[in-house]
Amino acid sequence: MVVVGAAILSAGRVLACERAAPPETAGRWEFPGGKVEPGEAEEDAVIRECAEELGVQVEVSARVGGDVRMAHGRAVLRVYRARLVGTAQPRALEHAALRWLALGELDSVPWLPADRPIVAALRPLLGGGAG
Ligand SMILES: Nc1nc2c([nH]c(=O)n2[C@H]2C[C@H](O)[C@@H](COP(=O)(O)OP(=O)(O)OP(=O)(O)O)O2)c(=O)[nH]1
Repeated sequence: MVVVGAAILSAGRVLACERAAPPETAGRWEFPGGKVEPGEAEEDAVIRECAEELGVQVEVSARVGGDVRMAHGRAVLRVYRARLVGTAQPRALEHAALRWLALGELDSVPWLPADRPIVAALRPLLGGGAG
């Protein structure tokens, strides 16, 4: 099973999202995303999840970081770089909170463990006004 996430970059910041559920992961921070559906392209899953979770349209580009095998072993996390299309701003439709993090703020939230290597791979993309 593949879980995709979106590293949405805007003005040198990345969007981080606080999980609201389930209890085991609530309060941990992640990239918006979710499970790829059967027959669905990964990029399309990123676009769908951003619409469902944030109410925004995104344009998806390159991968950020490599495949991350998740704790339970049956799933892999793949994160894609994305940017907002249009003027709508992300809203926490399913998350407890949203935060735009600059380079120096990346460690200010408790990320899900699988996201750590992705966050490390993001560093070179932030700070230079990336978006
Ligand atoms: N969306 C997302 N999930 C992540 C990240 N890192 C990480 O370990 N996960 C885990 C948490 C969940 O166990 C799983 C994704 O499940 P999910 O609940 O977001 O997926 P979904 O939106 O398709 O949800 P559902 O339809 O099954 O309820 O992957 C991340 O950065 N983003």
